[in-house]
Amino acid sequence: MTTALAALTEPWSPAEFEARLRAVGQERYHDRHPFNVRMNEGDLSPAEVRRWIANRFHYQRHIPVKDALITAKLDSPRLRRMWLRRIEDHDGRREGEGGIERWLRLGEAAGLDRECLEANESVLPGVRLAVDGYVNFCRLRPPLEAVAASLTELNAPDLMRLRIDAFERHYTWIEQSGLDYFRTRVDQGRRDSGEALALVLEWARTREDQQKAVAALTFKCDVLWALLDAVQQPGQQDRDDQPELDGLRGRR
Ligand SMILES: O=C(O)c1cc(C(=O)O)c2c(n1)C(=O)C(=O)c1cc(C(=O)O)[nH]c1-2
Repeated sequence: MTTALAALTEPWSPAEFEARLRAVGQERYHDRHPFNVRMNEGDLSPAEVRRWIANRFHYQRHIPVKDALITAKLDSPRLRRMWLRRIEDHDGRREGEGGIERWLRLGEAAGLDRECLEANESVLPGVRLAVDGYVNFCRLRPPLEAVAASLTELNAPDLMRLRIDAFERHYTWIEQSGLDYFRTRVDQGRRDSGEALALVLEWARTREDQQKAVAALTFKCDVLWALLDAVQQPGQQDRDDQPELDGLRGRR
């Protein structure tokens, strides 16, 4: 009985904890979502690709906001410097640089107007809720859980490579320079997820904390999944005024 109880409450070894975190990604990451599968198989129409780009922009522009919320919770200069670099990766050090700018260029390469993307008007309700959910999670939860939620990125570099390949082969109507966002993220995602994993393994010393980290990562997988659900099935009204109709620079 004592042994059985201990098996339920003792911390997992670092190796088992890491394996459990990785298993969440393997089972629930959005690379398995039907919309992502169709994207990688070259099956999406131009309108669907544009709808995804426009709605994912809402996620992209909130990443540095959630990273600022996390930075404010970190209690050492070393950790804050580490997290500030993520904000710089997305916002750039000056106008015209950074991941958000690269995403806008991806939109332009796919024929979407920068002003329309920035105006935010065509963001689907489900995407708004999913992104709000992630930002508020990072606002309200302790650093361990907020950092653990970013561990979806353990899976991102592989998906990013598949995506670059799929876009180069199937979506040739998108100007190649637009893919720079994905190319840059392969290395950034690997480095960011490595750092975040080391912190989570160091901070979660009890079984309870380890379980909270696994739950945070599960939640984040659900955020990404819900975002694609919304993009895959926009309401009829949204379907009519999505930016593939509004913000297009003369290309259909
Ligand atoms: O396109 C993708 O599949 C994908 C996934 C993820 C992710 O797994 O959270 C991120 C990104 N892209 C991304 O570009 C990005 O900057 C990013 C930051 C974060 C995060 O949670 O801090 N995830 C992701």
